[in-house]
Amino acid sequence: MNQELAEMTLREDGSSGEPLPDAVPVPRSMLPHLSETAILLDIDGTLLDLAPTPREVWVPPGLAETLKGLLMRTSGALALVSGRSLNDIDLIFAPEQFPAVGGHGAEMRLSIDSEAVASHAPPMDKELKRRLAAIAKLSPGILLEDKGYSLALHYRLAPHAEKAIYEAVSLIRADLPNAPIEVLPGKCVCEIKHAGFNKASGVLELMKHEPFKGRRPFFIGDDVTDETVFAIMPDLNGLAFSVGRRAQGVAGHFDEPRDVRSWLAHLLDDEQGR
Ligand SMILES: O=P(O)(O)OC[C@H]1O[C@H](O[C@H]2O[C@H](CO)[C@@H](O)[C@H](O)[C@H]2O)[C@H](O)[C@@H](O)[C@@H]1O
Repeated sequence: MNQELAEMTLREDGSSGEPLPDAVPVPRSMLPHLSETAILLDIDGTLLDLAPTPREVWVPPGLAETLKGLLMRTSGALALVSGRSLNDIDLIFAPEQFPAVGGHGAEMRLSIDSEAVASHAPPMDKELKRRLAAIAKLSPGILLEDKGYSLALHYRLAPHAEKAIYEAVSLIRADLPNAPIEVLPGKCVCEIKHAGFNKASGVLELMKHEPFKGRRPFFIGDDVTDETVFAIMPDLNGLAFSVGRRAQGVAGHFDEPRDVRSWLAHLLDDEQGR
């Protein structure tokens, strides 16, 4: 077990009687550390249950309030870290807004009342985008998500098309070997984005600024794209937790997004009960 994590009490603090996932610090043991902690949370598959399409995700009652409460208790050091654009994140959580790293590190907002302070995302070349977008015509059910600086081809409704999508993307890349792009495999999605940033670069940037600066990050994520953040946690003296599977390099894992939500609610309850 991670030595740092071992310093926190593991499993069962007994306050609610609910079992907690293995190897996740019990909320009460984090209380003394909240003023030194930055809570960083992935969205899809971590905070929210996966849905058939990106538009169908649903924020369960109480979650936005929990996040707002923890944002307050950490003096603003809570941020969403997502592949979604900031606009999309705001639509999902409307009317609430949260500090966030969006678009896999392309965009960042440090506080709820500030504008995005960094955009490392040049718009994707139009011709390239047109060619990538045409891949959606390979099969009914492939959904195109255009984030401006990246393009996602979703095949959750057309799982048989996965191989054809990746092959078509490879052909386009072979045609353009010098294009500064990378392919991100996500959950039933193939995303093509500019190669100059990722979630880890976004988090490193975020952690340079107040109120995040100098705090110990506590990151929860579920996807392949979150692995870049898992990997930098030791450099930031942070802790990473995965969802659904025990990813490499994490200190523990949650089984499902609802366990993450209940853990966060628990953390806030305990803090308020102090
Ligand atoms: O970094 P995240 O916050 O986890 O965002 C990753 C991608 O999430 C969205 O797609 C995924 O969630 C959809 C809704 O559950 C699901 O239908 C899809 O299959 C998943 O890939 C979002 O649409 C992407 O832009 C994000 O990159």
